[in-house]
Amino acid sequence: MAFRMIFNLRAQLPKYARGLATPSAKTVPAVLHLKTGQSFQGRSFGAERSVWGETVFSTSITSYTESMTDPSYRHQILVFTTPLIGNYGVPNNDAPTDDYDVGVYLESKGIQCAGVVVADVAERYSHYQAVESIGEWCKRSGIPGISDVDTRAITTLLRDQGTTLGRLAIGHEALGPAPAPADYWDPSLDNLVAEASTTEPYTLNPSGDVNIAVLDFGAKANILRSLIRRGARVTVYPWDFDFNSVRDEYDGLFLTNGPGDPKHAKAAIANVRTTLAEWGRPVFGICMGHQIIGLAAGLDAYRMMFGNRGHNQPVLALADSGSIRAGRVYVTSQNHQYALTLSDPFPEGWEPFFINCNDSSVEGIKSTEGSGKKVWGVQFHPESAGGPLDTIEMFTDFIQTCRDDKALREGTTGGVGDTLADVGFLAALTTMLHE
Ligand SMILES: NC(=O)CC[C@H](N)C(=O)O
Repeated sequence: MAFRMIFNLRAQLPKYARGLATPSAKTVPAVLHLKTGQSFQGRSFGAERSVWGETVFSTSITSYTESMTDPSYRHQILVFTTPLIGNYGVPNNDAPTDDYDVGVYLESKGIQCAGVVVADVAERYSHYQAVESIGEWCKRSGIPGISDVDTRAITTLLRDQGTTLGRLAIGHEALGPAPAPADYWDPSLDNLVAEASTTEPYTLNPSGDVNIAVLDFGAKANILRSLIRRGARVTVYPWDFDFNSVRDEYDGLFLTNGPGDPKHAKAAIANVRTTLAEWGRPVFGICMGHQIIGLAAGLDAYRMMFGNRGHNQPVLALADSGSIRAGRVYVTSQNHQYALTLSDPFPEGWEPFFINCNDSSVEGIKSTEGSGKKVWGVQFHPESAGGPLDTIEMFTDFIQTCRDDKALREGTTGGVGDTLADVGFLAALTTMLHE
């Protein structure tokens, strides 16, 4: 039998520190097993159910609610490096009506990650919008959580050996042996985009003055909100919908984030390749959307060792475009495991747009001035939620380009729309910081 290392944080702590994470009345055992042979013993705080998943870490300090509802975390066991999680609870995310409800505050209607790993879970919470604790939320959502584990040790392992398949074993299973390596389920072998995407098209903000089509690979709600806030009418299509059959009804195309390996989304890559070759209107993609644009443009993509997840990733702009200035560093929100390959030369008509300041991975691509196209893709999340708003104006740039482009086609003047009224002082602040 393979040698396994078992870590028990509570037993390792000096006696006086063991009361820091107050045990609940009923302590259910939990263990995080990694396929590489390490096991971390702790206690359960969510649903009493065991799950498989890719074990990944996020360095975000706040916004556990937004991260946990981000569909790009599907089938991932999410380790928070921030030691105390849950102290501001969870808000009521339900909209007053059911009409295309994408959630009021969070990134989708419910928890998307497979499980959660934290050092210390706050059982008591305090926030004026909170209606339940993270433990209660996980329980009623069927999502397991483990606390009282050394997340520093887990993160160090994941950083050194890369994203690792895991089993979060809860209750009775936690008392038994670890799974055999061959038993671990690898979600990256499946097309997760098909699982996360809408199955039926739907329209939001029907009275908007620019008509934007969205290909949904597992959209974060704040992407849709960010388009709508700028005055767009937004029609969301399933990931494999052939946009080319309706493209001339639209002023722009948006490609969303989404879970898993972009190369599985073959139908989307083929459709977008046709769009890029034959259609001259603006296209903007974020994260998975950016990867699909890159693959359609002829770039390759690879699986990173541990990816980038957190709200503090610095990227350097390599080109001027709209609100973005070459030579400036923007702090960004990220959640990805795959990246486009930096090829030299870039495919004809394309250029690198951003590069990651930590690991030099490709953070953005754009069509060149000379290509006659208006296409942008960014690996990071300008819509944040959570994270900094450094690049939020890229949405304004995109919508305004769609509006100007439409006006040019129709022979009218573009206008500025009544776009930023409700983005308010944060947009003004972002603009000011960029001046
Ligand atoms: N947030 C995303 O869209 C992630 C894209 C892709 N699933 C990756 O992990 O790289």
